[in-house]
Formats: sequence, C-alpha cells, structure tokens
Amino acid sequence: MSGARLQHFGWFLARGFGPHGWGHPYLDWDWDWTRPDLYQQSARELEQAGFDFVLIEDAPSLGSPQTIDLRVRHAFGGPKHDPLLLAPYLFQATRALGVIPTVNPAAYLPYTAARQFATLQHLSGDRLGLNVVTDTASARHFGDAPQLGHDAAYDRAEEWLAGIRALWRSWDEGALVRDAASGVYVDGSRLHATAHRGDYFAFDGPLNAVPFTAGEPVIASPGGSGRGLGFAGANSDIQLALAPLHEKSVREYRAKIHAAAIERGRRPEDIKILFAIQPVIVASPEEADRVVAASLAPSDATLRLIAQRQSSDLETDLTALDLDAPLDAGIFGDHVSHGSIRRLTGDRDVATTPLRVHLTALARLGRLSDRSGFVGTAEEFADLIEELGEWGNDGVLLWGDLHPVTIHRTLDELVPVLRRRGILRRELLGDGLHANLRAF
Ligand SMILES: Cc1cc2nc3c(=O)[nH]c(=O)nc-3n(C[C@H](O)[C@H](O)[C@H](O)COP(=O)(O)O)c2cc1C
Repeated sequence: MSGARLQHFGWFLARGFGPHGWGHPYLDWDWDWTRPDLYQQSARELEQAGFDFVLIEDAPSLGSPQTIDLRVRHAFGGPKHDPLLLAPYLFQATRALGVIPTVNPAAYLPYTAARQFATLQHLSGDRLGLNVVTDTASARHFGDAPQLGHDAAYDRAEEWLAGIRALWRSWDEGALVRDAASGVYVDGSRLHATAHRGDYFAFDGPLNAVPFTAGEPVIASPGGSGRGLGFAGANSDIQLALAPLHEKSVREYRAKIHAAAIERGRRPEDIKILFAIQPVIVASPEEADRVVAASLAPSDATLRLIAQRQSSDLETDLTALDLDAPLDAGIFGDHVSHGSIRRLTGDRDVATTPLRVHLTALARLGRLSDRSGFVGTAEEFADLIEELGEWGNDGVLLWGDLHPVTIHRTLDELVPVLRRRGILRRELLGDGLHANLRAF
C-alpha cells in the first residue's frame, strides 16, 4: 500500500431536494422524491462508505417570474423542497453521517435560525452542518427589502452568522445546572440578554435553547469570488471548492483561504477544503475511451437536452434557437450572472460562434488518465485523489443526485480501491461531524 493521505469525502446532492430520476431511465424504480425513503437509503450507504457528510443544494426561488416555465418544465431548476426539513429524516436513518442542508440568510431571521439549528444539532447528536449561500435573486420572496449586491449579501451573511453564534453563546459555562436536589435546572444569572442592532438585523437574546456539548453546527460555504473565499477563511469549517485540478490552481486556491483564515485569527487547519468533482466511473479503460469518443460527436437531440438545462440555469430560452447560428448577445437579461454565461460560451467569440459549438463543448467529456476530464476507472480516479492529497488537499466532494442507482454506480468499485490505498476511512466516529472532520 502507498503512503497516501486520508481524505475527507462528502456527497453533494447538486440539484437539491427535488424530482429525482426525472428524465432518467431509473425513474421506473418508482421512488417518490417527496418522501424520505429514497434519501434515507442513500444516506445509509454513504455512511457505510465512510463519507463524512451529505450536503444538499438549495435555492428557495423559482427565479424570475417571466422565465419560471424554463425552470420547472424539465425540473432542472425546481420544484425544490426545503432540505433543512429533510435533515431529521436522514439523521434518523443514520448513526454518524453529517447532514448539511443549504441555508440562505435571507430566508431565516437570526433568532429563528439559531433556535432551529440548535434544536437539530441536539436531535442529531452533533451531526448538523449548514451550507451558507448568498443567493440574492430570491430576495423578493422574503419581504420588500431591495435586492442586495454581491458583496453586500456576504456582509449580511457575516452579520447573520455572527448573530446566530452570539445567540448560541448566550449561555455561560455552568448556566445549565440540572441539580435535582435543589430543583434548579438553569442559573438564569448566567444567560446574556444580548441585544443586536446591526445593518441588516435587530434582535435580542438570550436564546431559549440549551448550549452544545460537542461544538456548534459545522459551517460550510461554496463562494469562489474573493469575497466568498474571505467569508470561508473567516467563518467556515468546510469550503466547497471549484477550481481546475492541477497543482498550481489547487495550491493557490488553498493558500487564498488559508491567508483569509489567518487574517481573521483562525488557523489554516480549522478549515477543510473539499474540491467538487463529478466522476463517471466505468469498468475499464476501453469503456472510458468509448464514452469519451461518443461525447465528442453529440447528436442534435443531446444538444437540445443541454440547451434545455442551460435555459433553466441561465433563465434564458435557448431551446428554440437555430443551432447553426451565433447567439444574439442581447438575449441574456441583466439578471443573468456573467459567470454562468461564460460557462456556456467559454473564451469563444459569441458574435461569430454557432450555438452548436458552445453546446458541443459542454457535452465533451475527457479522460481521467490524461487529466482531460473525469471519465475513468476506479483506479484512475483514486490516482487523481491520491495526487490531490500529495498537494496538501483535505478532501473531495462527489457530485450527483442521491439516487441509490447513482450511488452504486459511483461507489461500488471505488470504495474498495480507495480503502485499499488508505485514502478513504473505514469507519466514521460516532461523536458528531466536527469530530469526524478533525480526525485527520
Ligand atoms: C460545490 C458548490 C455548491 C454550491 N451550492 C449552492 C447552493 O446550494 N445554493 C446556491 O444558491 N448556490 C450554491 N453554489 C453557488 C455559490 O453559493 C455562489 O453563488 C457562487 O459560487 C458565486 O459566489 P461567488 O461570487 O462568491 O463565487 C454552490 C457552488 C459550488 C461550487
């Protein structure tokens, strides 16, 4: 066996708590996505596989009123149910797996949030995490405050989280007495009536939930901008990283977060950085070559499917456009993020490049063996993860739905290979999510 570093593994349920199986042949397994059984079965298998946690994407909105049909017609952008409320069912089904629902500071007032999260942390045996995102487009659902800009949304998220933490800490050591002889349950003189009056929130404490015994809920964050990385360095226990997986970019990404952590008085080792990867694990190198070759010449039907998905993500209808004509540069509204448009158009000249070329680039898969993509065997994928570990990496976030078919397809061969190489732990500790993250 090699001297490989142990890595942390998370599973990212990338399209949230929604219609699983829609558009896939495995729809005929007849799971009901609105019921917990599907997710519970998969969560048990992730736990058995030694994953630290499952993280559930969320967006509370169906997007712009004018383009809702694009979002829901093929179920790419909704419907979505609230992952915070799915979490207890996953805790119930497992013993040690962490569960990290996505939460948006716009959607929960700090006192409500502090109380609900504290309740779940206790109920779960310290296994709750919170993926804090700063989606601003959903503001109109939560009152009449104007939509915030990118950086202001991060400012609000920091105030929100600091407020929640102040509430969690509003009980001093020794406040919880629980002395049956004297009949005293709580020493009220040790509770702080914190009064917060900030730029975005105003509330009083103390919180009416008992303090934690094994640490606060884990904070995760996915923002990749300078401000997003700063937020992670300052606040997060886990950062979900998206960056090219070559040595320079991995090391640079990590260095930026570590610098932000140090600037805010934290230690680099306080934050685990997990790179998001969606591998396509196949049985043999020959099969991988076939899958990649097929992706290079996609049919028009495949391109139309990609156009549907892009239309949902970009809230812009691409489905009826001529595949062989360039995109009209004015087609995207001001609300569409430049990053999302760039993911479609890459570095190509929009004025002269036919839509077909952009969509074909999105269809293209590459081989793990030459690092041109993520199609390969379990051994090839393990090579990549082992190499990431050599560059100081903490872990990876595998990306997909939470359907048992997907879990099996991805993990059946991979788990034994990773374990044999000493990259994947054999067993989770039972002392909560923090304990598992800090174990190595
Ligand atoms: C792995 C990963 C998971 C994400 N999950 C969510 C999510 O659940 N909800 C959401 O609104 N945004 C999600 N995002 C997007 C980020 O929150 C954020 O909007 C995006 O990275 C832009 O922020 P930035 O400008 O700081 O990079 C995710 C991003 C990544 C890379």
